Amino acid sequence: MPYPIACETLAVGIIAMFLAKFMLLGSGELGREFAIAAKRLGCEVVACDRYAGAPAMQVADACEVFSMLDGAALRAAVEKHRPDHIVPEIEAIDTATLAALEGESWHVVPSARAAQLTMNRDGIRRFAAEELGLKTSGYRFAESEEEAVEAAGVVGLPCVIKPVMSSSGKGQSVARTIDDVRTAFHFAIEKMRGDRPRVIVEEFIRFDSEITLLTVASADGIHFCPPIGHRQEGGDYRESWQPAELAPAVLNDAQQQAATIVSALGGRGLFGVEFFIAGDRAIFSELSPRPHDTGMVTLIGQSPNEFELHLRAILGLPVAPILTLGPSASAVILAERAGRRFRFDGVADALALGTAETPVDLRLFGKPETLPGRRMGVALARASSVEEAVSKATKAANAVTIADEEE
Ligand SMILES: Nc1ncnc2c1ncn2[C@@H]1O[C@H](COP(=O)(O)OP(=O)(O)OP(=O)(O)O)[C@@H](O)[C@H]1O
Ligand SMILES: NCC(=O)N[C@@H]1O[C@H](COP(=O)([O-])[O-])[C@@H](O)[C@H]1O
Ligand SMILES: [Mg+2]
Repeated sequence: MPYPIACETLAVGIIAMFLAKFMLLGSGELGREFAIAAKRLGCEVVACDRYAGAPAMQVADACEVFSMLDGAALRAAVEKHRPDHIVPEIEAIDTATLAALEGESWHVVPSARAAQLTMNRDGIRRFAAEELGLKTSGYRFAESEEEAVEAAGVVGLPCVIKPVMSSSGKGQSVARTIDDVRTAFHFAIEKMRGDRPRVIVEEFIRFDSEITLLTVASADGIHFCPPIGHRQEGGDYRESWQPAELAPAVLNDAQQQAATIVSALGGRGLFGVEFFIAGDRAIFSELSPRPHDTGMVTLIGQSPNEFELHLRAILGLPVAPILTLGPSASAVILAERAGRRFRFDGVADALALGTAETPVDLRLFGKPETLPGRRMGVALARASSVEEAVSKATKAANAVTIADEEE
């Protein structure tokens, strides 16, 4: 419902009419695109993150800086801004506070339970495999080096070891020997987010490809976007493309599994459901109850894009038809070193790769600091085939370099 609100960022005395007020918990590149979509539909956005100047804060109406794991600060921000919708944007959030807020009738997207289950790999994996019977890799959990060795004995070598609380591949490694398992356990604990020293030890899947199936739970039921293929290095994505080529029976299987888990989690919004494709099997890996990084390809390949779909689903607005604009790809632009004074070179060269038939675009996220391997931007391309789109996007991403600025 529209309502009048005096906005601090507008001139004194002006009353704006907002469609709804969102609070983003996490304000990175994904939150920034969501905030842009929300602003385009006349919504108000409060962006929260652990550091000032985060990407979504630059396009929001207001911002708050605190750790999303600080429950008291989270509650204070909610009570101060009184959002209609609280939208988790990262995994590591004090979900006990989210659950308490939901109990007091605040709306958490898609639900506090979905945020709680997906924040920890043990939560979502046990829910998917043990409660819903989805196909997953073999797995065990471990809280000590010895337990990790024992777990590897059960799931077999090689295995993949990840902190239960982490994302974008942080703390993740593949162990090929028992010595590796010991090293991988300590690496995972060192890099984990949150305060639970626990890892998942997963059977290594020799997959043919992997996909993200963007699945929208909307007022009129479940909708699927064309599957997105992606390539990962060190647990973090490098290129994604849409549509991924899949046998109809495998796509249908993945869609059934995605519909099962999204319906069981409940709530409205867009989910990124990840699968490994091995032969004719779609093996469930994990799920984000929010837009997915590999889904940034929809910024050029699809309308509405994944951020607009999340927004529309939350607001109970129509999400279909979902138009596909042509074979598309995204490729990431990563920083090499840590720094606070830097500039992007080669932007003109990257954009010059675009033609009328094969448009090329960039998103530079505006993160205030570089770190080794930190994603600072993404190149987008559309072409007559996904191969050509990936090649164009990769060339555009490589054309952009991050140079140190003189002090
Ligand atoms: N059991 C496995 N077998 C083979 N490869 C795996 C396995 N688990 C993970 N990987 C590889 O590592 C990538 C990242 O794993 P996963 O999605 O679990 O990590 P993440 O930290 O949650 O990443 P993100 O937050 O980007 O989704 C996968 O996309 C896949 O390429
Ligand atoms: N796979 C999850 C993912 O892509 N999350 C995105 O990365 C940001 C954190 O970036 P940072 O670590 O560079 O601050 C998050 O805020 C979100 O937008
Ligand atoms: Mg993943």
